[in-house]
Formats: sequence, structure tokens, C-alpha cells
Amino acid sequence: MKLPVSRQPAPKQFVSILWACFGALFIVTVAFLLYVWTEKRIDHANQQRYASRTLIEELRQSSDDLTRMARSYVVTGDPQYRRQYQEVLDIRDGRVPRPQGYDNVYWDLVVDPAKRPRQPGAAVPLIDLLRQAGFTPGELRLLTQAKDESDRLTGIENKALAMRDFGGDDPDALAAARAMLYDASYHRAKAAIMLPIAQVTESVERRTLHAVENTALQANGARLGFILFALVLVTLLWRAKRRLDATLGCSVDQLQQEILRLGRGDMTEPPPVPVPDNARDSVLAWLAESRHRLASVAQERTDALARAQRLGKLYAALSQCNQAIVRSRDEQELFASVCDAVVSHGGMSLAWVGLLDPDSLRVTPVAGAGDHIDYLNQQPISVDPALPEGRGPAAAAYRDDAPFWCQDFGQVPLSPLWRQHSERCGWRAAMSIPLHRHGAITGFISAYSTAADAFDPEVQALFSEMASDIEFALKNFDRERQREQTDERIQYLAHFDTLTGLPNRAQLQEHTLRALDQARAQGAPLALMMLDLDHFKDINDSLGHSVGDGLLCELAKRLRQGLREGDMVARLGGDEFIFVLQGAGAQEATEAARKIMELIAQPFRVGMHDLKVTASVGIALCPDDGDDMENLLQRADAAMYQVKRAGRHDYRFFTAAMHQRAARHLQLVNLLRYAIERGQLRVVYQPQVALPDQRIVGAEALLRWTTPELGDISPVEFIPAAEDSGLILPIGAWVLRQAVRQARAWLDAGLPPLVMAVNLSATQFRDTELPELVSQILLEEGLPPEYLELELTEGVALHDPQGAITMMNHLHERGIRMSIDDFGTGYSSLSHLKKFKVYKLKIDKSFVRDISTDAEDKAIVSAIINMARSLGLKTIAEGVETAEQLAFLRQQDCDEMQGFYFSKPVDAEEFRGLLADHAFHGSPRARG
Ligand SMILES: Nc1nc2c(ncn2[C@@H]2O[C@H](COP(=O)(O)O[C@H]3[C@@H](O)[C@H](n4cnc5c(=O)[nH]c(N)nc54)O[C@@H]3COP(=O)(O)O)[C@@H](O)[C@H]2O)c(=O)[nH]1
Repeated sequence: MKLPVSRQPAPKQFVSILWACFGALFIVTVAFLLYVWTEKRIDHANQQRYASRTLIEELRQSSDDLTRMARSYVVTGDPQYRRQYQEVLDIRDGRVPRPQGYDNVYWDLVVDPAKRPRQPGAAVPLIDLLRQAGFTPGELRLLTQAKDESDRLTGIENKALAMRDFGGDDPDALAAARAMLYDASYHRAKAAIMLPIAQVTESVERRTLHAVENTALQANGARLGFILFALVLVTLLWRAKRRLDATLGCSVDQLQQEILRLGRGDMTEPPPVPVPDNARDSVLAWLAESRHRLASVAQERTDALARAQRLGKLYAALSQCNQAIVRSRDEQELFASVCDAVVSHGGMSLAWVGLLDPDSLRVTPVAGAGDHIDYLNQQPISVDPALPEGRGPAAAAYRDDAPFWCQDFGQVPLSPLWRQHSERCGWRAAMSIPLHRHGAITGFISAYSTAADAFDPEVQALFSEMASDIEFALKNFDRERQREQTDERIQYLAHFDTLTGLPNRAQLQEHTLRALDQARAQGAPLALMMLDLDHFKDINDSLGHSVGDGLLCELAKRLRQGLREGDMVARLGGDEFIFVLQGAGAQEATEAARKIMELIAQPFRVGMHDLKVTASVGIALCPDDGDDMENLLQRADAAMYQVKRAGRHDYRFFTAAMHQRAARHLQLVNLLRYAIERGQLRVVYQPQVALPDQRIVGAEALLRWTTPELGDISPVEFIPAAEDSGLILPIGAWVLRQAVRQARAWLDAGLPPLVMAVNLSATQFRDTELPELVSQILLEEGLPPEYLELELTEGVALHDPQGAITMMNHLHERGIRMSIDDFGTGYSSLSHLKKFKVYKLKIDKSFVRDISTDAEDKAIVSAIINMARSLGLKTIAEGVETAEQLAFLRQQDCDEMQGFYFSKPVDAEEFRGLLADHAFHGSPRARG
């Protein structure tokens, strides 16, 4: 790895010195070699001097030896001397090898022949040795001269020797021979030999000494140079060492120690060899810096590794969290798993999840894992900044609605409370992330670490991802819970009535089937009872549906109380309830019905209202009236219907007669289906007369139905059947068209204009198509809308006052008049009446019937007329049959009347006659 070294030692000076050292070393070496060479030359000169002297000495010595041997032989006659003489001569002339050490042993040979050294050497003539010995030419010439003189002398000696050999002991011969060796000529010859030898010896001595001295002088010079440059070298080496020390900054050993530490990867601080102040640019400083950088790199690597491990753990925690999301069945399990994962895999000291109460701003821990978990129980946690416990990590996350990261408690100003906790638990870092649900903070996931800076950006990203995964899981839990609730709701709706909580039709059916099976199996009786509140519709219409619903709920409670063990009460809808009484015969059913009616008889408190209600109850028995649910229901219904017809507030058992009535109802519905197409319907008209002058001002269209099978059938009977079967819509439209068409016809016939009143049933009035239908018929039949009046019963108008107002407004906008029929039988309030777009109230004939005799009816009729007047409405009294009734109505300023007193409903032709008659006579005429 290349280190970014800012400062490096400059080794240039050291290198220069080092090169100088090498140079000096070279010179020292050369000087030394020179010195050695000169010393060798001195040795050589000395050797040459010695060799020269030895050869000269040999020449001189051999000459002397020859003289002595010759003289000894001549004097003694000893042949040994004769042989030795010859031997010396042979050696000198190179005829026999020269013995080793010949120069200094020769005399010994003479003394002891047994010990003569005879180590052979080379056989070289002395003259050749002299020539090779490096003598100068002058010297060699002198030596050659000496040798030549010696050889001449040898001739004399040989003559003397021969004389001794041949003369024997002859004294003359001896004397002559001796004279030859001792005479003056011999001595001159001898001197002629020694003189050149002496000259050469002197010359050689002088010359070789001079050479030795010269060479010694050169050797001294070389030695001096060697010493001088050796000193220079030492100086340079000392300087180099100084420079090296300065460059290194420490000793080489210390440097080696440092490098070895570096090599071993030992980066501990502080370094064993401190960097002196004056060595800031040294190798040691560089090494220290490099080691510091390497230590930083190593630390970074260690940190990165630790971070990678931490991230790895957190990824494992995230993975665990995701697995928990998939596996957890509820939030509690999820939160616990997530906390476990964060602590066991994410390396956190503590993790917890708390839920926020948005009202109190309290955070309640619901799951946690790790050390110091007791803290969660001991310490109340809040996000309210006004409280001391409301200034922790969760509060910070809540304040910003964003993750809160505290990297070091030591660096963050904490409230004393949180500082105390962090010190006690050893926490250094903390985080809290808000968890959202439905767009609002629902809680927090928080974690604590004993390591500072535990939440670097990657860790933060992981925790944030974990939090969004948890939010995703919460959303899923919500969806799942909603689905379960929906399923439960569906289940509930499938089996229970939502308003009262009683079993519904489905559950009733299941229960009844089981109960019937049981009854059949045991041969036991069973009673099925149907209850319907009397005039419940009026309560609904007049006091509103909420009051009606409240009443039904209270009623349901009471009905439940009246049940025996094993019995069931169900609500079929509206105010209709069914009882299944197991094991009940007529006696038990009667007791049950009475008990229930007594319970109902007690007033009900619903909101502000004290309501007194009664009920009609029909009872069917199994097996007498049937042994299946459908039959029993039908028959209980028929019995209850009969109670209603008979004036309500009673109970009745099913009888055969009821069965007939139910059958007739069914028959009517079936026949009514084809009544229009079979031409069985017709419309009759009853005049409406103005009271002041008894003019016919209107007509009420009333439907009549005659069948071949059943003859005339009263609208009182077939209109409810038409309502029940839905046939009232086509039939009502047919009536409307007939009436409008008739009104147009009368107008076209020139008869006085009148208003045609047509009854509207509840179903027709609730039909949103009604305004369009009416307009269309008026348009098609060509009747202006002001000639049409739609009669709506008070009950229908009050059933849904708001809907009635809307419908009336629509009709009013089209110019169609509305009136309220059967007024007085309902509970119309003035506020409603004011909003109803009606122009006339029709006083119900039940009040008119007794106005002559009943003071209460008089008062009611009078009140209705006055109220209508105050509201700007007209009044018409129906069912006027007598002159007394008429007189009272006129006295009360009632506007119009309708009744048998004037005319029964008649067909169109007859009505036309009435109109013509009336127009002609201008006065009323009672009809029978
Ligand atoms: N939705 C529709 N309802 C209709 C239609 N035709 C009739 N009806 C309603 O049927 C009820 C019975 O009607 P009906 O038998 O025709 O009786 C009407 C009159 O004959 C009767 N009346 C009139 N004057 C007298 C009287 O002096 N004495 C007496 N006992 N009865 C009398 O009143 C009936 C009219 O009542 P009302 O409509 O309230 O003015 C009845 O409720 C009809 O509304 C139809 O086409 N559609």
C-alpha cells in the first residue's frame, strides 16, 4: 500500500558522504597496496643484494677453496683434497649439481667428510648464475674477468697437482709444485682474481644499498599516504555515521527494532523509541508517522470490520424482524420478536417498543428485551415536554415526528433524569423512531447501546427500514383485524339482528329446524308465536326512527326476560318478533303470550319519551297447525293479522278461518296481477264540494275492482294486497292516467273546471320516478297541472318527513298540488306541516263521523280547521253523511266537504250528470 507520506528524510548528504567514504576507502586501499608493493620491493632489493653477495662470495670462496685444496693436496698428497678440488671445480663449472646451502657449508665438508651435505640442486655453471643475477654490465664484466683469472689460476693449480701426482714424494717435484702455488706469480694471479671481485663487491654493495634505500623511501611515502587517507576515511566514516544517525533519528538497532515492530503489526501507542525534537525529519520520524498512519489505517480497518460485523448483525436483526412480520400473529408477538432480534442480533443493550396514548401523551412499554429492562417498569415515560420524564429519546422523536439519534450521551445536554439512567445502565448512545398508524404516531421503537456512535448512517438506514417494516406489519394487522371484524360482523349479521341483538331469521330458522326435529323425535309439542307492535309505524312516523329503534331495543330486552330456558325470540324485521317455545302446548303458549303482553304493557322510557305500546300476537302450534317452520310461521302470521283486524292488543291462536283469510289474500294478489289487462279495474269519482256555496270544486278518483270469480272487491281489501305485492305501482299509474284523462274530457266537454284528487300509496310516493311520471301523464293527456291534486296520507308523509318534503318540492315545482289525507290520525307537528308543500288538509272521517255527538271529535275537527287556517291551508272534511255534520263544519268555516251526504263515488258518466246538474241548479243535492 502506498502511504501518503507528507515528510520524508533527505538522504542526499548522507549519500555524498557515503560516496566520499567509498572514495577514501579506495584511496586507502591503493595506498596500502602501494605500501605493500614498496615493502616487497625493499625485500626484493635486499634479496638481490644478498644473492649478488652470495654469488660473488661463491666466486671468491670457490677460488680460495681451490687454492686451499690444491695446496693441501700438494702438501699432504691426500687424494681427498684432490677430489674435493675437482668437486669444487665441477660444481662451479656446472658439471655436477650444486649442493643445497652450498654457500655456507663448504668448510664442513673439509672437516668431516661423513657429514657433508649432498642435497643435490641444479647443475648450473657459476658464470650463468652470475649472468642471471641482475648485475650491471660493468659488474658482470669484472666478475667474468675474475672468473677468467680464476680459471687461469686453476691451470696453474692443475699443473701443480699433476706435478704432485706424477712426482709423488719427490721433493723437487713437491717443491716445484709448492712453488707454483705459493710464488709471486701465483699471488699476482690470485690478486688479479680478488681485485675485480672486491670492485664488484663494492659496486654491488653501493648499488643495492641505494636501491634498498630508494625503495624504503617510497615505502615510507606509501605508508604515510595510507595513514593519511585512513584518517580521512575514519573521519568520513564518523561523519557518515553522524549523518546516518541524523537521517535515521535513532540508532540502527533501535530502527531495526521499530521496523521489526512494524513488521509484526504492533501499532501500539506510544512508540518505545520516542522521536527526539531534533529528529523531526528523520527515518524514525517518518517511520513513526508511517506507523501512525498504518495504525490509523489498521484502526480504520478494524472499525470498518467492526462496523461490517455490526451491520451484519443488524441485517440479521432486520431479517429476523421480517421473519417476525411474516410469522407473528399479533402486534405483541411482533414487538417482542423485533426487540429480541435487535438485542440478540443487532448488538444493542436494550430495545423496547412503547405505545402512545395520544390524550395523556404517556408511552406504555409493550415489549422489550436486553439489559436493564427493569428500567421500563420503573420509569414512567411520556412525550409531554412539560414533564421531566417527557424529555427522553421517544419525546424527541415525537417532537419532530422523525427518528431521533443520540450518538453520545456525553455530548448531548440531557435532563438529569435521563443522565442518571444512562450512567446507571452504561448507555452511551440511543435512538427512537416513531411508528405510524393511519397517518399518526402510534408508538416508538427505541434502542440503547453501550458504544458511542453506534448509529452510523448505515445503521440508521437499517433501523429506519426496520421501523417502516413494522409499520407495514401494523397495517397488515389492521387489515387482518378489520377483515376478522368484518367476518365476525358478517357472521353476526348472518345470525343476529343488528338493532336489538336478537337472533335473526337465519338463526331462527336453524333453531326452529332443530327444535322441530327434537319435538318430532320426542313427540313433544312446540309453539311458534308471532308478535307485532300495534301502531309502531305511527311512533316511527311521528317521533322519528331513532325513537322507534330505541323502543325496539328496550322491547327486545323485555322479551328476552320473558323467555323460559330453551326458548328463543328472534326479530324478523320491523316490529315483528318470533318466539319458539319448545315443549309448549296451548296452555303454556297462552301463559307465555300473557306474560309477554304484560311486560309490554309497562311504559317504555325512550329518550325523552314515555311510550305506551301494545302488541298483537299470533300463535301456531306444532303439530296441530303444522310441523314445518314455513307453515307454522304463516299460521302464526295469519293469527296475528286477525288480531290486528280485530282491533289489536290481543293474542290469538291460529284457526281454520284465519287460514281462509290468508288464502284469500293470496288469491287476491294472484288475480290482481292480471286485473288491468283483463279490464277488471275501473275508476269512480266522488265529488268534493265547497261549503260556502256547495259548488262541486273537485272529484276524488277511487279505484274499483270487479272479478268474475270474486265479484266486487273493496279497495280496503285489495289496496293493501297491491301494496304488499308491489302491484300498486302499475295500478296507481293506471288510475292516475284514467283520472287525468277524465278530467281533461270533462274540461273538453265544457263542464266547470274542477280539481281531480288521486290517492297516492306509500310505495308510489317513495318512488323517485313519480314526479316525472305525473308530468308525463299530464303532458300526454293534455291537462294543466293545477287541475290535479295528489292525496297523501298523513302517515306516509310522516314516515320520512325529509324525503316527503323533497318529493313534495319536486311535485310542487311541476305545478302539481298536494293534500294530506286522513289528517288527524297521525302525529303531524307544525314544523313539518310548515315545510310540507301542501295546500289542503283532509280531516279523517273517523273524526267527522261523531262530531255531532262527541265533544272531543268536535274539538279536534275545530282545532284542525283553525290550525290549517293559521298555516294558510284549506280544509276538507271527508265522510260527511248528515246535515248536522255539515252544519258544524260550515260553522267552523271548513272550506270543503266530501261524503255520502252529497254523493257516493259514482262512475264518470254519472259524475258528469252531477256536474251538469250542479251547474244547472247551482245547489247541493243529497244522494243515496
Ligand atoms: N292508493 C289508493 N287508495 C285508494 C284508491 N281508491 C281507493 N283507495 C283507498 O281505499 C280506501 C277505501 O276506499 P273506498 O272504499 O273507495 O272508500 C272511499 C269512499 O267511498 C269512502 N267514503 C266517502 N264518503 C263517505 C261517507 O260519507 N261515509 C263512509 N262511510 N264512507 C265514505 O271513503 C273512502 C275515501 O277515503 P279517502 O281516500 O281517505 O278520502 C280509502 O282509504 C281510499 O283512499 C286508489 O286508487 N289508490
